[in-house]
Amino acid sequence: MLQVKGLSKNFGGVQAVKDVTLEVNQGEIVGLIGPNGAGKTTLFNMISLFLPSNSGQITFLNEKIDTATPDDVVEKGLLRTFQTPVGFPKLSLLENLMVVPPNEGEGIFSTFLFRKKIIQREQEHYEKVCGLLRQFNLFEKRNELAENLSAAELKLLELCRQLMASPKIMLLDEPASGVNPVMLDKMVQHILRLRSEGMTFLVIDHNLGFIYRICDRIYCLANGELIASGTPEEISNNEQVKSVYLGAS
Ligand SMILES: Nc1ncnc2c1ncn2[C@@H]1O[C@H](COP(=O)(O)OP(=O)(O)OP(=O)(O)O)[C@@H](O)[C@H]1O
Repeated sequence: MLQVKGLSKNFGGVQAVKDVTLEVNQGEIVGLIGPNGAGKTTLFNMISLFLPSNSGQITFLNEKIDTATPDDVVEKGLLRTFQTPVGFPKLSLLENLMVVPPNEGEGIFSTFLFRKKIIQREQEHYEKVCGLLRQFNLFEKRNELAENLSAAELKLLELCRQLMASPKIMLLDEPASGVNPVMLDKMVQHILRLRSEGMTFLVIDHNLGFIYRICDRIYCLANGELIASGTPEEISNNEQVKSVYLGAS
């Protein structure tokens, strides 16, 4: 579904990502781990087209997307979350999810010309929002301001926001950070449920226990380079991974 081939990125003298090749197949949950500064976020930023690469290719659904814009890839179904959830803190959960992307919505004339159609579309949108809030156990809080949510609930709201755009693959940037153990179990269940419904994931996280629980395969980066890939069992037993990531030798 997603192929990255020979991707590199320099920031001045710093080579943040060096010749990285990886792939994510339909229906997989793939992890991306590595110590601080390994290049994980830079790689995510390039895959989601927030950052141009210096060399390499990105293919999504058999189409090269290297020269696309972030909006183009969202439209194709590639969405990402951020370490710090974005969204609108001063709006309620319902309002956060009712906000439509810039390529949707209606102009002033179409509001008069296609009134019935627009009302119907808004109703469908509202039902989708309520359905998602129920799935993620946030419905009771639908009228709360987003700024009053816990860190874990904010991560769930961020997932809902991305799901509103009906993604085919989701790139999750540290979904477990700041999430307490009880909520982490719920996060695991939500991700596994979404996968059972057909979603594909590429996930960065520093919480290895979480990564091992949810991932089918894992890539490990260090100093911008891929140093290992394999199943959770293979990665957890890999000596090179232990030495760079866990500081053991
Ligand atoms: N905009 C930038 N300008 C200059 N250097 C950068 C920039 N972004 C990242 N870097 C450098 O690139 C390297 C990789 O950083 P990156 O944030 O991708 O690592 P990471 O694996 O995501 O780290 P962390 O787990 O701490 O978030 C680091 O040396 C970082 O200092």
